[in-house]
This record gives sequence, C-alpha cells and structure tokens, in this order.
Amino acid sequence: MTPRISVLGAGSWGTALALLIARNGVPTLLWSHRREHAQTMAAERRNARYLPHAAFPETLAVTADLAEAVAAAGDAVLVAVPSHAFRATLELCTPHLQPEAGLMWATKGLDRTRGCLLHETAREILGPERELAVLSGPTFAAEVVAELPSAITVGASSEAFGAKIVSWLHNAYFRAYTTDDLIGAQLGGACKNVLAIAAGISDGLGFGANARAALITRGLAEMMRLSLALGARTETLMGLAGVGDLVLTATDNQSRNRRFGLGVGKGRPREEIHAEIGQEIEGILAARLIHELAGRKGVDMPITAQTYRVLYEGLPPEEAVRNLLLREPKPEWGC
Ligand SMILES: NC(=O)C1=CN([C@@H]2O[C@H](COP(=O)(O)OP(=O)(O)OC[C@H]3O[C@@H](n4cnc5c(N)ncnc54)[C@H](OP(=O)(O)O)[C@@H]3O)[C@@H](O)[C@H]2O)C=CC1
Ligand SMILES: O=C(CO)COP(=O)(O)O
Repeated sequence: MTPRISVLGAGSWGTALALLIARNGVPTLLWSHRREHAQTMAAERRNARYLPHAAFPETLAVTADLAEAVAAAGDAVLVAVPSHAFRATLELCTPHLQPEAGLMWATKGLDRTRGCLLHETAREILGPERELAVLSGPTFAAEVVAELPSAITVGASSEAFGAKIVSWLHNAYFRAYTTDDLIGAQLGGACKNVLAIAAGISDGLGFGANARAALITRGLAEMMRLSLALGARTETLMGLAGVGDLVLTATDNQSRNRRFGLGVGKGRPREEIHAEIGQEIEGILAARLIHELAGRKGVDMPITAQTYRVLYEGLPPEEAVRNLLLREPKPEWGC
C-alpha cells in the first residue's frame, strides 16, 4: 500500500483523523514520535492509549520513522501534534516532503517560539509555493471515531487543495466545508481553548448558566476583535471554527480545556488536574500567547487577560471574575 496521506502525531485527534481518512479508503500512514507506541499500535491494530475501541482498517499503517512517513506521502502530510511541537515537527519534515505534497494541520494554537499563527510558521519553513490548509471546528475525537455526525471547516490556500481535502474527509457522518480564510479558522480554534478554560473556571466556582452564556458571548466578541484585526472575516468566526467550536468546548465536559478550568475554579492543585486529564490542554499556552499577541496588536481581550492572570500570575479566580464585572460599563458592540 502506497500511502497518499501521512498523519503526524498519534494522539487522540491525529489517530481519529487517520482513521477517518483510512476508513474513506485513502491509504494512510500514522506516525508516532515514540517507537514503542508505534510498535504497540502496529501489533494491536488500534491506539490503546488514546482511542482503545477503534480497530484500524487495512488502509491504515503505522510508523515511528518520521522521514519515512513524510517521504511516503504522495498527496499530503497532516500535522496533528500539539502546538508546542508544531515548529520542530515541520523543521524535521521539510527535507523529506515530496515536491507536490500539500501540508495540512489540525493543531489548534499559536507558534510557541514566535507567537505567530501556524500558517506563518509553515510559510517561513516551507516557502511561498507549498499548498497549505488548516482543519478547524467542533470535533471531539471520540465522537468522530464513533461515527457520530460532525462538521468541520477546511481553510485552504487554494480552492483545488481545499477540494482535494474535502474528498479525503467527507462522508455520510463527517461534513467538510471550505474557506480561504486561514486566519479566522486558526484564531477561532486557538482562542476558544482559552475561553473554554474560562467557562470551566466559572462553572467550577459554582456560577450559573447566566455567567456561562455571558462568557461565551463576550468571549466570541473578543475572539472576533482579535481575528478581524489580523485580517480574518466575520463569517468565519460566526461559523464552525469560531462560534461552533467555542460552544462545543465551553459547554461539554469532553473538553480537556473546560475540565482543566473546572478544576482550577474548584481550587484543585494544577498538577492533579493535569494528571487526571493526561492529554494536551492547549488553552494554557494559548492564554499566554494570545494575551501577548492582543497586547502587540492593541486589541482588548478582557476574558483572555483575566484567564492569563489566573494561570500565570496566581490571581484568585473569584478576583478575576470581579475584575471582569467591575469594568467600566460600555456599549455591547463597537468599542
Ligand atoms: N482531541 C480532539 O478532540 C481535538 C484536538 N485538536 C487539536 O489537535 C492537537 C493534538 O491534540 P490531541 O491529539 O487531542 O492531543 P493528545 O494529548 O491526545 O495527543 C498528543 C499527541 O502528540 C504527541 N506529542 C507530544 N509531543 C510531541 C512531539 N514533540 N512530537 C511529536 N508528537 C508529540 C503525544 O505523544 P505522547 O503520547 O508521547 O504524549 C500524543 O501522541 C491539539 O492542538 C488539539 O487542540 C483539534 C480538534 C479536536
Ligand atoms: O478542539 C477540540 C474540539 O473541537 C477539543 O477540545 P479540547 O482540547 O478542549 O478537548
């Protein structure tokens, strides 16, 4: 089997996407950075650590060799590592990429080193010609693997590349929409993780449904302010990658970011919450990077700022909420 697509990162989302594409009949190769994990997956034909109930189809192969995975991918490489590993993974990939292979990523976050968006990192490392695309939207891995209905936004550098990606992803339970707004698709996915932590904190403190709805709505307002300042379009943030993913992760306890916030709001030790979740919590790094980016761009993001202060400066969550509520009254829109 000659793989057409290689998925880099064998956590819950990389494995779920590899399964989706392979189940659609596209030969796919899944790379894990840990040799032992790759060997176990290859032997058991499933990813016991992250998605134990999903058997791998014949169209899905596994490797621990990054050069092999990248060189083998005739159509595209799909990066699904956490954002802190995105730049390093791309740098390792570059020498092995086939000339016509496009680069997709499903990572939600910013570049830890430069604080920039991931398409800027990809352009810097891969040059101006390479086809790029980001997958973003309300998609819990476990539900996609269980073949429950889901929809996603594909932000692609060209219509042709977007259409190819849709042909790999789309099926009766997974609907893929395209856009050329990579900035909006990425910022929706990065900002909502911070806002999901904030919503979790509010619920952990015992605040009610009113507070959660206010946080989601005003969180959307600040997500949109930042995104528009960086060149995104309103409709992207009003779509799956913005409001869709924000509602999903701020309200459902499958979200690791929300669960982390719940623990913080209840005053539990951070290490204990981390250990219990045992997976990536992207909103922690994103809270710092988005707070700094908003500062550089002069964009007001009060919920992100207070979440940053709770996570990085030891501000008690109750005080963060008071700070938000006691801000000067202002019109709902336009300031
Ligand atoms: N899970 C989901 O439902 C969704 C996740 N996402 C996004 O997908 C991205 C990946 O998250 P997700 O799969 O959920 O996270 P998980 O915590 O489930 O898995 C992360 C994976 O990345 C691996 N990893 C860690 N560091 C590196 C590295 N330096 N190089 C290569 N691999 C590394 C981990 O390996 P190890 O096992 O050794 O720790 C693990 O396999 C995140 O940006 C997330 O926001 C987007 C949509 C849905
Ligand atoms: O991005 C996700 C769903 O769209 C996953 O959210 P969490 O990382 O908060 O679990």
